[in-house]
Amino acid sequence: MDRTIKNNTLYFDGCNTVELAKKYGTPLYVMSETAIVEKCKEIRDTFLNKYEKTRAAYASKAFLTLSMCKIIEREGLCMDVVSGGELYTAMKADFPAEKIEFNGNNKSIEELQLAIDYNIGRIIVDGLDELDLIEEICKEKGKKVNILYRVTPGVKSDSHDYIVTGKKDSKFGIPLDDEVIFPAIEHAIKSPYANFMGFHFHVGSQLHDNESHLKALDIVLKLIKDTKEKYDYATPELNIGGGFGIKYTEADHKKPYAYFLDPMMEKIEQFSKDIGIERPEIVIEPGRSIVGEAGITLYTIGTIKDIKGIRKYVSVDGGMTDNIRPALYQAKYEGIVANKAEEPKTETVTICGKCCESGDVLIRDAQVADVKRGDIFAVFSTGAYSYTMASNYNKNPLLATVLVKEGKSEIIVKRQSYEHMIENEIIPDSLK
Ligand SMILES: Cc1ncc(COP(=O)(O)O)c(C=O)c1O
Ligand SMILES: N[C@@H](CCCC[NH3+])C(=O)O
Repeated sequence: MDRTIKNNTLYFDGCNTVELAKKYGTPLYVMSETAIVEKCKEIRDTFLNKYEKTRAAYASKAFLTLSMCKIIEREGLCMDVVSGGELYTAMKADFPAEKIEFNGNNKSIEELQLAIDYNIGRIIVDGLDELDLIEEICKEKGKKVNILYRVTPGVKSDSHDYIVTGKKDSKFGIPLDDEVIFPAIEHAIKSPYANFMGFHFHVGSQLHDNESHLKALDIVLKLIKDTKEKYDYATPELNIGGGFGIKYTEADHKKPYAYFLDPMMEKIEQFSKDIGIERPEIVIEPGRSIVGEAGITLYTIGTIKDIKGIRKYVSVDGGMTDNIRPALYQAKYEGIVANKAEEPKTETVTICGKCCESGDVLIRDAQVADVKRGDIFAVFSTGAYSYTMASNYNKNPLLATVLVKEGKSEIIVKRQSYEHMIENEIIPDSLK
């Protein structure tokens, strides 16, 4: 367990969190290298090493820094990027190009050019005209790229509406209507500029049930069969996305990777035998499940407002700018007063941020020890989609990030300064 309690204090991956807050300041993201490595090991042990012809591409949108690229490379995973910026970060960390896969529903020409110039491993084509753009670029550059089609299998998944992606009414993926998908497949098979590797689907995020993965798989396996029958073309790869849920609160019953992947692999093996094709290489794209529980955020408690008989608001020095998820998805978190970790939780309070928004609430009705100004509050499971979704709202600077491992800490992202925040701003002559 990366979180332990000693001498009334919360420790994370062997580091005293109160000391971390003192040394690096708050608010502060703290990422446990041990926890990230353990998740990568689970993926290797229960998927990559268990089944041959498999890859895992870390969905870097969950948490991406240069150091994270180094960890992912060292742990033997590939990388999924969804923008020129994510691709650039991977390139700057010398992440091997052939291990990069590029997703996204509206890649720009410049982003596609960057990807093709860097000779990345796969482009996941997400819309009908994207292959035309890729072909134009490849023609000009005399290149050929590996592509997959992201399809929308039309299944619903049990998560917040903003993070489900596999239903038909979605901006992501190519719909599976015959008159749409088959001409697209024919185009890809015949393209002189693309190696058509197969299909990709991703049903949604933060899932604790394998039902939608399995339903989507059935639909896409049928597409593989149709492609084989219609064009005598066996697609060599299948990307089944990510979406594996984590534990934010006691209410989340998270499952191991094997719970999702074993039944899917069994289905795919059987299907391949049945239709007489070599089993395609299977790719997964986990993001949140690798980093989510590996991160905590440390805050200093400031103003406390007790509205008798109504609610006690405990304000921290960060909020929706460093974690938008409660405001955006009504996401639930748990936390603890890090310097009073063994004290009885006698109070019910609402932990809120410092932004000028009533919705800037991190945890509603948290059970906490008797809190005072200056205490350190730790919010758990903030490793995914906090840092990467942060903003400068109210001109709050972006946080520093510290990587911890077995009692040692190293800064991997410096705190943004006020000066850094305005460095791209210009006062035109007309206003001087
Ligand atoms: C295409 C694709 N792959 C992978 C992911 C990663 O999902 P998660 O972080 O839930 O594993 C997402 C995000 O939901 C996605 O859209
Ligand atoms: N940003 C989302 C997940 C990403 C969905 C991407 N398709 C979250 O914080 O839960």
